[in-house]
Amino acid sequence: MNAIVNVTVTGAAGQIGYALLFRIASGQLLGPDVPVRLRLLEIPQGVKAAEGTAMELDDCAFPLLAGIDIFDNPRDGFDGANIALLVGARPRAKGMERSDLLEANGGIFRPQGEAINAVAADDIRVLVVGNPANTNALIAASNAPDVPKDRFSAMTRLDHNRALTQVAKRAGVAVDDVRKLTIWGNHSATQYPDLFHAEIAGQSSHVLTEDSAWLTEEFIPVVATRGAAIIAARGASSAASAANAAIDHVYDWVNGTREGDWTSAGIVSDGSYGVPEGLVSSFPVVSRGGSWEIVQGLEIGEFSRERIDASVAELVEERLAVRALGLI
Ligand SMILES: NC(=O)C1=CN([C@@H]2O[C@H](COP(=O)(O)OP(=O)(O)OC[C@H]3O[C@@H](n4cnc5c(N)ncnc54)[C@H](O)[C@@H]3O)[C@@H](O)[C@H]2O)C=CC1
Ligand SMILES: O=C([O-])CC(=O)C(=O)O
Repeated sequence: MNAIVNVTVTGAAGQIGYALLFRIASGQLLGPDVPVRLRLLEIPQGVKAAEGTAMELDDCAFPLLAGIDIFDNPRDGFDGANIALLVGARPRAKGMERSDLLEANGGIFRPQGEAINAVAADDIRVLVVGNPANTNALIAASNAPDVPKDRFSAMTRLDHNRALTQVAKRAGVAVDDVRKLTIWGNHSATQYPDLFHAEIAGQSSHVLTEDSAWLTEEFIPVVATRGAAIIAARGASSAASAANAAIDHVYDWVNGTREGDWTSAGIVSDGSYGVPEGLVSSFPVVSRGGSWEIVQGLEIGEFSRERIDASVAELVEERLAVRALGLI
């Protein structure tokens, strides 16, 4: 049996938390032979509901679940954490953009970054889900100076998965036949889902990229505004699909992405593709040996360049805003 991995989940009593915890405990986050100990972090008002979820987790008798502890402060919650899923934050309501949450949520990620810096395990890997995810990841990373920057990531896997399905439906192929698609930039309405390097059942995607009406009026806006469409339909923001994307993200990070493909993740930019160093932006990435690497050498045409630049400009604005708030 492998060593037990400590997984801290913040916002454990929330919607995403409820969809996520059972999948982690059943082995889907790290693999079927990796035991996990859950550390649930909530605000004091959320602790009772988290206790209820913990009772249900117990009642599943998951063989891989080595224990559950519940905390209401980050110093205890992140103590010894190997993996941290930062989900706990306010979701947006109808009519809001995710950046409208910056003031309400940004303040959560500074003390959490500080606590991760102080008490997490040396191999800590952090995925930020709470919105606005990219800039919250920037805040957490900036407040954890002793943790290598490449251990922080923001979730754009949900956007990536949404794009896979839109392409598969349009092309009439299975989702698994769509490869090398990229989400660039911010997890916001400015994100750019890029099909120019995608492969569909081993073929180039030019049939789709040449259909400019579908590309610009349907595919890109449908993917980029899917979160709002779900809020409009469900009356609450996506939860099970978000939890699923978090599972996919961490599983690939730890176990490696499949050969001949890549995925998308928000990571701290090293300046690749003209994205200013230090911003947390979504890139095409592979994971090797437990680290994300940006896929290099892709040709970026004018159509893509404009859209990447627009989303990155929004990230620059968000960075300025959190600087002004004193969060970084
Ligand atoms: N990156 C992505 O693709 C997605 C991100 N999200 C974001 O995920 C976040 C959570 O969404 P839901 O679970 O639907 O919200 P929710 O409101 O159902 O749950 C949030 C939970 O976080 C807890 N919480 C608040 N502050 C906390 C803190 N400082 N420490 C620990 N826990 C804290 C709350 O008590 C609550 O239980 C939202 O910001 C939402 O916008 C949602 C879907 C996709
Ligand atoms: O749209 C929202 O506010 C929730 C979210 O991030 C998503 O579903 O992508």
